[in-house]
Amino acid sequence: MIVQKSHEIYQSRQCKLYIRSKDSERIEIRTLMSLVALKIGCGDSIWVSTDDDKQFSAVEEMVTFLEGDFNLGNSSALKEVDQLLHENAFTAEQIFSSMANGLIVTNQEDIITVCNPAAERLIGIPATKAIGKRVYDVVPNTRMHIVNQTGLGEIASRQAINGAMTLTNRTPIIIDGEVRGTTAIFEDVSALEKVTWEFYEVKEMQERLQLILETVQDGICVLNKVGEIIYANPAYLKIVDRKSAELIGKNIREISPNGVRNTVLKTGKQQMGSIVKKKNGVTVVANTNPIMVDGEIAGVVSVVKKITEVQELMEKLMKVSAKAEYLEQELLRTKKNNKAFAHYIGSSGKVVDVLAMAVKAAKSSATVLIRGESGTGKELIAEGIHYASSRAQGPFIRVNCGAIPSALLESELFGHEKGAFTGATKRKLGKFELANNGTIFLDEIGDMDRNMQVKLLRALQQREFYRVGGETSVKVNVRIIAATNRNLEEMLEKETFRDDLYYRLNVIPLFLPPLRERAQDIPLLIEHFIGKISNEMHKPIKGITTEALDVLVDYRWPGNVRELENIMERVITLMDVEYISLEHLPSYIRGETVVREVKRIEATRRGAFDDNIVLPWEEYEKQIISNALKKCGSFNAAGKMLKLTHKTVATKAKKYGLTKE
Ligand SMILES: Nc1ncnc2c1ncn2[C@@H]1O[C@H](COP(=O)(O)OP(=O)(O)OP(=O)(O)O)[C@@H](O)[C@H]1O
Repeated sequence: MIVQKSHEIYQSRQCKLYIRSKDSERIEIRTLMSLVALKIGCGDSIWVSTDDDKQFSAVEEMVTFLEGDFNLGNSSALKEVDQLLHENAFTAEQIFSSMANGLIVTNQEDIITVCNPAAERLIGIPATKAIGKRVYDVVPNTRMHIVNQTGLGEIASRQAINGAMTLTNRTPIIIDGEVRGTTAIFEDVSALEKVTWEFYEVKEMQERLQLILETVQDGICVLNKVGEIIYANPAYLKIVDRKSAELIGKNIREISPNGVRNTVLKTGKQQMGSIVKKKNGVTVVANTNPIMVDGEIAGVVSVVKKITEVQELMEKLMKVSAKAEYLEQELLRTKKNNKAFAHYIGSSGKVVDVLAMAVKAAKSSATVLIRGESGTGKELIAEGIHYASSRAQGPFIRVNCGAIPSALLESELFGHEKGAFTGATKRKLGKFELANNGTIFLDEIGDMDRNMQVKLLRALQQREFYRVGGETSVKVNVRIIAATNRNLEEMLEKETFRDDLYYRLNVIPLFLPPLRERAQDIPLLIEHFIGKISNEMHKPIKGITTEALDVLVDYRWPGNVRELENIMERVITLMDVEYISLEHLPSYIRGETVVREVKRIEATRRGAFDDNIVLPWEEYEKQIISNALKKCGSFNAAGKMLKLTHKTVATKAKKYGLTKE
């Protein structure tokens, strides 16, 4: 009746009337559906309005109508119609509300007249707010207004609404051949899209894994929970020399009941590094793991590698780790000066001779035997020869033959095979192999026992050797430098050193002078060590006083340069002034100087001239005058003997406090 009345007013006055409840947008009264959607109950207030100010009487007419009794002719028939309409409207309303899909209906002017709860959720706006609005102002990406214009429906088009993906059917409402509005039904397919996406991802992952399994070098075999082989990759088939069809479907409990895989299937415990001999005779290392799903054994996967490959890898690894060890040693071995002998300090004649000889030795590849007391720099010279030689790019490997127990020396020099002796758990390369294309420095060679001397001699003569426990000989290209502080010649006589080895080593002998024989190098060495040590310790030491230097030059240095270096280190560590002076020196060094001074005075008193002691001229003069006076008893006679005038003798005697007696 209200819709009917509104139509009448529109036709007679051309005036659109709107109605709204307390919370809703206003809607035009002319459609029954939108009126029902307002859900106006008995006793609610409603507002009637129009856009045209001049038509206020039309509003009044409608209000009067609404406030009136709706008194129409055949009231019972009308009541029935009303009841029917009411029921139908509510039935439709309930159907819309219970639809899982969103539903929006628009009229000819694209204004929303129906918006069910599923559509409300999708667009995020309550129906009361959406109804009465233009659809394109409320629904993102809508095409309902286009369908309204064209009258052509659109089926299953994808439409994104507020982050959800929908499949939308848009259908025009055609009455009497005219488009009167549009319905849109939205099906939210976001969950489905997600599942589809996940499915694609899983599929892609599966393909990738398949590709990996097919291309890896390791053999992979998978069993299901009852022990049937369900997969074997090409590498596995190659290792065991079988075809896929021969294996797939076979049950491990039957074909290998005592094998590792069956054990893992039974126990659920992984077994790593098992050595397994396959039926075709190939030995493999197998890592076998249970596949656990929800705490239950769902199968077994076994990864195998041919043992020969593992051995090859181990060998490579050993070589690399031995090389790394060597490089580490080299790195620690100070930042090397390019000038090979620059670290060997000295300018005395003996040092110059030694260096000239060492430079010549570096030019050849002959064996060098360096001799000299402990601490004279034998290792420095050996290093110098290596770095000045054509092998400078190769390794320099030092072996202290005296420090290694003779039982271990052979394996240290020549290496050993796995299992050569208890504890030889892997193959080890010896120093000779590490020194390949470089130099090996056999320090303290005089301390090597005779048994080992024989083995070394054999290696030197044949230029090849066997690793301990090895059966194939190893050839290397190594230059040998040996050194000792022992008296080898004496050892030859006592037969503690083999003469054949001695001659083999003593091709170029080099004798390093002890420090006491090159005392003039001491100031140079002190300067060198002050610079080096103070730099290392970050201490600003400027030098040494003359008295302290004199004492150090006078000392006899039984420990040679090593002792000097140690003393400088000790002194610099303990001092906290800029100059090293007498009191910083160890008392035993100062003590020795005092003892010498006493000896000198005593010798002078005895009238003895010591070749090793050079004194000031006056000391000798005093001694000569004193001797002459003792012998002759008078200035005159002494003068004649010394070919001096008696006056000169008397003046000098007075100067030195000597008397005629
Ligand atoms: N002429 C030198 N110039 C500088 N430093 C030297 C000199 N001689 C020896 N040294 C230093 O003295 C220390 C001992 O030298 P090195 O180890 O070469 O002696 P060595 O003769 O091989 O001793 P050993 O017989 O005890 O093995 C090293 O720190 C070395 O740098």
